Amino acid sequence: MESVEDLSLGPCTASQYLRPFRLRYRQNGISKIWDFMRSHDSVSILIFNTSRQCFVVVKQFRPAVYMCEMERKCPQNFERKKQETWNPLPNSLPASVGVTYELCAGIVDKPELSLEEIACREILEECGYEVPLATLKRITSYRSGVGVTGSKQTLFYAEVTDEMKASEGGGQPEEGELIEVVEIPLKDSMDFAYNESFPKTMGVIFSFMWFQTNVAPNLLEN
Ligand SMILES: Nc1nc(=O)c2ncn([C@@H]3O[C@H](COP(=O)(O)OP(=O)(O)O[C@H]4O[C@H](CO)[C@@H](O)[C@H](O)[C@H]4O)[C@@H](O)[C@H]3O)c2[nH]1
Ligand SMILES: [Mg+2]
Repeated sequence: MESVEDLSLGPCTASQYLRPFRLRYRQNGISKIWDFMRSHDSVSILIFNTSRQCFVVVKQFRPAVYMCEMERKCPQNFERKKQETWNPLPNSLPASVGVTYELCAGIVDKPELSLEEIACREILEECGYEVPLATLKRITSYRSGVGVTGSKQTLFYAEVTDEMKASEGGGQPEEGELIEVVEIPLKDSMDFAYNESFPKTMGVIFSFMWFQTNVAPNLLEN
């Protein structure tokens, strides 16, 4: 999983996933401009396996995270004069600097499906569990990337057991997804959440804390 080669950087003015725009407006009499991107809304799911008392999260290579590290270590690769065409990049950083721990998640790109249906499909595709639609619990929704995309992410909670495991998960290879399923034992989860040596999304940290307040007290009573 963690081998990334033949990197090259090219321009992207718009794509199926990102459309950049500039908005001109007047706020309280002051003229302003703001650059932003339109992208898909998304769902993410906190998965807790009650048989194993662990959270089920995913780990994957994120080009955007990798390229943040690339710019920090080798800023010359982002020089503007080179941006008009494809430019080879040195293999100077290990792929591991772009790998993050995340909740199982997916973009909302099928208008005919409900958020819950999309969430259940993502759980099966990425983590291999067959979760009944009605057992999914909506936690809340929030805006991610308010400066750049402002897209809405809706967070769900799913309890699973080993019996619900239907496949290995790992994402859809035909879409280029390469996902590692990782189990975080409940007892280690708060240390994991705050350990900065495991790069992760805010969704992981927030949802683990939500679990401590809303689910863990009920588990202890059993
Ligand atoms: N972004 C992109 N660029 C491409 O060039 C590009 N080329 C192909 N794709 C395809 O888009 C699909 C994206 O996969 P998911 O639907 O599982 O969505 P996630 O990537 O998991 O993203 C979610 O979860 C993240 C973590 O919580 C959040 O940050 C996001 O907001 C949230 O949407 C895959 O089939 C991938 O092959 C691209 N996707
Ligand atoms: Mg995903």
